[in-house]
Amino acid sequence: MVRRIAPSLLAANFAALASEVESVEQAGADILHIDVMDGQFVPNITMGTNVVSALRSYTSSELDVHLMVERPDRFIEAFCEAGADCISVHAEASPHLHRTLQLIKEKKVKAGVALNPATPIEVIKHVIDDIDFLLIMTVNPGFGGQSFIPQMIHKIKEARELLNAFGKEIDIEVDGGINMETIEACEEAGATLFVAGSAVFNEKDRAFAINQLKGI
Ligand SMILES: O=C(CO)[C@H](O)[C@H](O)COP(=O)(O)O
Repeated sequence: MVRRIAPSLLAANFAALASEVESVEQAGADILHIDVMDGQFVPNITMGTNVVSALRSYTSSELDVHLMVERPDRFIEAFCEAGADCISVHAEASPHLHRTLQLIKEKKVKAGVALNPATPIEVIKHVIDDIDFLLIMTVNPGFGGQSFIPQMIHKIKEARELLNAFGKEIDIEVDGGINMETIEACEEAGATLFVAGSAVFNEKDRAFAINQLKGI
């Protein structure tokens, strides 16, 4: 199966966001990954609902919003209204994860749980029927361009085994340090959706970069 690639706009040139989006769409991007950071949950501040709504009126691509924010409940409605198609929230950032997921699902938006590298996979066990996808961070969240953490391969395998045991055929999205050196091992371990920032946006020929990542 051809791998699905979600370019992370964090690595785009923000001064030319519309043309950056167009360039990766033309190059074969499957989904657009939008990293929202609050300067609290992670030590960086990026974009908010205004960027999502601006992109929503610009593109029909699926918008995959990754909320790296404390107490994400406060922002779910606003991101849904802005036009997110998928929203992932960090298990570590939400004291009432089940409630947070319900808030997303009530809006008919796909709900995902994101896990930091050190967070055990078991935290999704009791919300497993409430998620549409799982996002495994393969770097510590906050910045693009970091190196893939090799121990995450085993974690992806464990996650796929857990999902299989519950009969859940959902995407495992991997995020951080995904490139030609790491993507195959992630896929073999059970990942199905691949976020790539630097490996796409730092390349001049983005179609070539995306095709290589897809393995075509
Ligand atoms: O969520 C993120 C950082 O928190 C980014 O999406 C991720 O790091 C992708 O960037 P790169 O492919 O350059 O590692």
